[in-house]
Amino acid sequence: MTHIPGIVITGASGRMGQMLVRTVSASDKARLVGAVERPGHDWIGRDVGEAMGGQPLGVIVTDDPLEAFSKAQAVIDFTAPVATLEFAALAAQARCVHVIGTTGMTPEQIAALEPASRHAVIVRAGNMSLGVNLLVQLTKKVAAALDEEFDIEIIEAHHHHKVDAPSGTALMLGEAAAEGRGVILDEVADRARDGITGARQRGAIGFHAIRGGDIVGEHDVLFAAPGERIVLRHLATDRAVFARGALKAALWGQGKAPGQYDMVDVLGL
Ligand SMILES: NC(=O)C1=CN([C@@H]2O[C@H](COP(=O)(O)OP(=O)(O)OC[C@H]3O[C@@H](n4cnc5c(N)ncnc54)[C@H](O)[C@@H]3O)[C@@H](O)[C@H]2O)C=CC1
Ligand SMILES: O=C(O)C1=N[C@H](C(=O)O)C[C@H](O)C1
Repeated sequence: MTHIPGIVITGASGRMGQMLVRTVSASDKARLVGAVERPGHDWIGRDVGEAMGGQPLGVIVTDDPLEAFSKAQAVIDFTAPVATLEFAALAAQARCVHVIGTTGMTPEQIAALEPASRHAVIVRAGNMSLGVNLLVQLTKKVAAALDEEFDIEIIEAHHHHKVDAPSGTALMLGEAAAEGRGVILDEVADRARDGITGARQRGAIGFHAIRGGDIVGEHDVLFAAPGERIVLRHLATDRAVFARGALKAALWGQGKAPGQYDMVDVLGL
């Protein structure tokens, strides 16, 4: 019996799924024990390493998540909101740590994670990189130090396949700016400007989403006042930063009390 946690990757054929398969199988702190894809996917029944175009890894891609989770200690899940809700219930049933990187979840979908978190550890973050989680802390501090003379705008850029906007990271940064300023993000967010919008509302937090090419993920937090501007910026150039953070979260969650956590907890920021 080994004490090295076994990890299942859901959405194994995806951009993040493949990066996670590589990251977990290369780690000496974790074992890759499962790979899940949606029913009907042409990777089902194939070795995940071979399906990725490399050497066999001894893990067959399955469309039966519960069967895979029952052999594991953690599930790393970067898929889609509806799938993530299904996986949360199953990961709780199997008492696996559930690391959720999926973005684009509605407030109702996020609230629906609560029952699962009574039985298992959930670590969820719109961005698992160390750099972005530091940027979140910096954004909160800068927003707390400045008054509404400084207009806050969050600008994000991603690859052309991305389906949700604003990005999960942009929303984390918006929440941090609102918290620093002592306001409620939903009351001040300005998420769509087009046409004769009128002048900018004082105190608004604006969001802008660029989609193009193969951009991995870029985020600016702009504080603009008459005569000066501050720009806080994070550029991700390699998805490995998200996968390393997710693996860290899966290991951190072992033995923790059931509940919902984020990367600030994992990284101790
Ligand atoms: N939190 C973070 O640090 C990061 C979060 N993300 C988020 O992760 C998610 C995935 O991103 P990508 O990998 O770029 O997308 P992708 O589209 O390349 O991969 C998603 C995968 O999930 C699979 N999938 C969907 N429904 C499923 C189901 N019911 N069962 C099993 N597999 C299912 C799809 O077949 C696909 O292979 C997005 O929400 C994205 O925003 C992406 C990068 C970093
Ligand atoms: O979809 C992506 O690719 C990314 N999604 C996350 C987000 O929505 O912020 C994190 C990262 O920026 C890449």
